[in-house]
Amino acid sequence: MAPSLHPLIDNGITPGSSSFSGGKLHCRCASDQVEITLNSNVAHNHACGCSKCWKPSGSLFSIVGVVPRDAVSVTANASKLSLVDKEATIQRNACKDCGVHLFGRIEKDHPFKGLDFVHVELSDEKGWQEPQFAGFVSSIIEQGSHPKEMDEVRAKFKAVGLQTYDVLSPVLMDLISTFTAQKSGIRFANL
Ligand SMILES: N[C@@H](CCC(=O)N[C@@H](CSCO)C(=O)NCC(=O)O)C(=O)O
Ligand SMILES: [Zn+2]
Ligand SMILES: [Zn+2]
Repeated sequence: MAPSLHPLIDNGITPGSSSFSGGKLHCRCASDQVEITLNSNVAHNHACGCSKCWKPSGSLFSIVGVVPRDAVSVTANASKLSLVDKEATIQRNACKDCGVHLFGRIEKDHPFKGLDFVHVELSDEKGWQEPQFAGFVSSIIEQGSHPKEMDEVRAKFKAVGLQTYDVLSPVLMDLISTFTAQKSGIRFANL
């Protein structure tokens, strides 16, 4: 059987709602779940093939989007959270018991500082922004996917209407490069 990209992708994408304004995420513990309340929908939601983002078991990709960090609060069982890798740019807070990542925060100087990375499949609510693209696609090879399977993987994304990139989408890459240019002293008029 062909491997699953992700349950939110495999059978086609369900569009989100532009009027949806947030909800709760829960970890996958049977009891005493960590609960995160988001007062915002996500943006730039995407499939990510990198090795660091949390994926459901059996899936090749994560689905991850961003929300302003001010819109994120831990509303139950915060004591179960622990940092996966304190050296990483994105400080991913995972449940110590079930391993699910609840939110990833950037504390260092970075173009995405101020945004937290979250997985909307941890919510029971409907209306979250649907995935917009697939990023870090070639990175799945680093985790054992065969290089010869990549055409099939990219074709599957295409079949559900998603563009694939091996880093991030052009919009996000332009934001990163604009930040880097400004740090080096370049000033743009009319941004
Ligand atoms: N090939 C590497 C890529 C890892 C990577 O750079 N991941 C990105 C995307 S995460 C969500 O879009 C990133 O920004 N990482 C920063 C971090 O994880 O702290 C791999 O697969 O590991
Ligand atoms: Zn848990
Ligand atoms: Zn990732």
